[in-house]
Amino acid sequence: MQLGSENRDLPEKEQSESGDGFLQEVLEKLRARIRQLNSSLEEGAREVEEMHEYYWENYSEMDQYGYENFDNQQALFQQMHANEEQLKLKRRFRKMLDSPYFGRVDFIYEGEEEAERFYIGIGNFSEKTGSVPLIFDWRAPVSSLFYDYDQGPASYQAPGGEMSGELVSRWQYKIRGGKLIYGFESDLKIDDEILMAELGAGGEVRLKNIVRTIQREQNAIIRNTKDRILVIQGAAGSGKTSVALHRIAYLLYHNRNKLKSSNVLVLSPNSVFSDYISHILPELGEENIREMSFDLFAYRELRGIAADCEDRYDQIERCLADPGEQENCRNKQSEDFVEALDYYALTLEEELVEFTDLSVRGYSMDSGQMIRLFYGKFLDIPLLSRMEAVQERFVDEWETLRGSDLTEEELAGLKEKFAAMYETRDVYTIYNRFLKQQGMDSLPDVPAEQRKLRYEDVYPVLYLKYRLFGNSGRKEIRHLVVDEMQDYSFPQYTILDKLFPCGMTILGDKAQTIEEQEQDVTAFLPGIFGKQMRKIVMNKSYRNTVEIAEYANKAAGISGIELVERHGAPVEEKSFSDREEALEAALPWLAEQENYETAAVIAATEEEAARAASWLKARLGNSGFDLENRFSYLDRDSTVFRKGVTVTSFYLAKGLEFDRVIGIFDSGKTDGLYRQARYICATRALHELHMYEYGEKGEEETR
Ligand SMILES: Nc1ncnc2c1ncn2[C@@H]1O[C@H](COP(=O)(O)OP(=O)(O)OP(=O)(O)O)[C@@H](O)[C@H]1O
Repeated sequence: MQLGSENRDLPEKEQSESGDGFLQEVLEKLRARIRQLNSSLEEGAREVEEMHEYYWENYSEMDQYGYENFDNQQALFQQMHANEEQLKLKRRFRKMLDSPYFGRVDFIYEGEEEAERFYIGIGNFSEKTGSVPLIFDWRAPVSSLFYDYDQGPASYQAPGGEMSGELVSRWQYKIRGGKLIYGFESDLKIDDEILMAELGAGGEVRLKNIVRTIQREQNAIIRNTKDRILVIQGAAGSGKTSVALHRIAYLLYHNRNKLKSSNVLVLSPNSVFSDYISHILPELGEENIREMSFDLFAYRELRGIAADCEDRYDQIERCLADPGEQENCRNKQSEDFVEALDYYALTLEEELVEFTDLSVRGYSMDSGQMIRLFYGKFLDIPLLSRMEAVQERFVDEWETLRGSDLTEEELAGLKEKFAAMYETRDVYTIYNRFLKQQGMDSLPDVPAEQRKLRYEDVYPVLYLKYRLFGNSGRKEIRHLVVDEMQDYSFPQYTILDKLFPCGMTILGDKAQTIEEQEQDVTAFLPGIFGKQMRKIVMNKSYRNTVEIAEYANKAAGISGIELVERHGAPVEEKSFSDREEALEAALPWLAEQENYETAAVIAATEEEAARAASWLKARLGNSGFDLENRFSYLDRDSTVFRKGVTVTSFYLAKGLEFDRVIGIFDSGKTDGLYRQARYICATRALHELHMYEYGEKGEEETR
């Protein structure tokens, strides 16, 4: 069977039952709905214009209390909202004109005799609002039959309970430009071929949506609403990011009233990655969710404690240059370190405060009273915010007794006196004392404007700040997505737990840790999140050809990964005497642009990537390569992912994928972190991988 073939090549039965008649009917009805929407949008725009006109003509005569003005504004907002909703609907229907559905299930409900047909597409479509859908959204309850069952007994969870019956047949369609390319009654073999065709297809630059071929184990994650915190440990290329985004689309669809896209936040590793995934939710008919770099958030929160913080990427570069650095970094991210910090914070309860009697215009509070409040009634308030509560109590009592308010100056003076009962409120100083107590190197004792925190100190200091001052939490966020979970540390998760008391999808791969030792965060996450967390392992890898996946797993000593039987060229491994020679060998692979949509040259460090980029740019430029549109050097400040050639370091290539990858590494550098670099580089390749080494082999290799 040729999946890419035109309709005329299909076997007779499949063509006749492929729904072509239905397709024409749906297309006609879609066009009619779009026409209706167009006229109601025009009407809506006219209404808004008239409301504006009415306002400007009459606003001087509106009632003095503003009621009429308020009513007008409300009506205007409602109309604008209605217009916006219709516009969204129109966009969806236009998209559906291209490909209205991709699947179908014929299902006999228990107790019935005739099968009902359900066509499944990117969104719901019915002839009129409120009438039975002709096409069901892939997220609708009945659509789960398509992903979860083959012919035979089947059931799905409807809002009113479980619906059981028999799945009589299941169909897969490919429709493009409103034309049926194929329609097959599917079975496991056909499903596999369709998946293979999807995986083997080129032409996509950024991450694809996978609605047509969501696999059973992926569907279980996407549709999981039971567990508050879902942690997915998935092999490289197992579809973690894809699944997380489809899960968000699913949650948005099913909790329309409670969850808006603005309530969902993704912690993303960098701006290029955000760009790389940014089209998926709009493609699935949802608005884009918010994204944030945890590091930028932390740096903002630490303003006032330190003027600057080291970038995560500088820390990686430091560890690449000196592997010994990793030990120190790791210690400060450990559970033991946070426990010690917690214990230290407890000892501060006694050490940091000295109470003195206070009086203002004849009213006084003695230290005994303060101590009772401080260590009694207000004990739950974090230490460095607690004195404010005592102060407020003082002010309340004073004002109640006197029946008047304290003056601004008196309040300011009082605030100063209460604050002075702390020996210090400077978190940097307190953290430094802690480091000394632990026998660790302390931070430079300099004023706030000259302080720069090393990356490994950023989150312990932020943790200490929240421990001592408290934090207000991010209540507006109702679902948090953490991608590349292995790159977040124990203190970071402890902070996330405090900031986001909401649902979470946490995903990553311990094998892709940017450290010489792999970090399995799932070992400590249950200790932080408790019983509401569920861990799921995804061991099937979809991205790479068998040749590439086997090469990468062997080099990294990884076993037990299930692969999709998709084959390609063998991995090309070569050694060169120097970097230029290796780059020279890479040139022809980059020059033949017709054979790839995206290609990457990946190095270990930022400096190596920058040097490779300028060398390649000069050489490709000389041969007439379209540098402006098809060549990018990605560094930490880059914001967009583009087609063509990308040159970058392994840690910025994380999460991305390319048709063709050329890894260029110094053969003398083979320790832990460099091994990780090679693994991450190799697993970025979809179809073709070239691993080039240059220079003398390192001592351990030549011995
Ligand atoms: N069910 C599926 N159908 C089609 N393609 C899929 C499916 N699942 C995953 N893929 C493809 O596999 C590739 C890897 O997916 P994705 O980037 O989501 O994986 P990942 O686990 O986040 O990878 P990594 O951790 O290595 O960055 C993508 O090209 C994606 O489209």
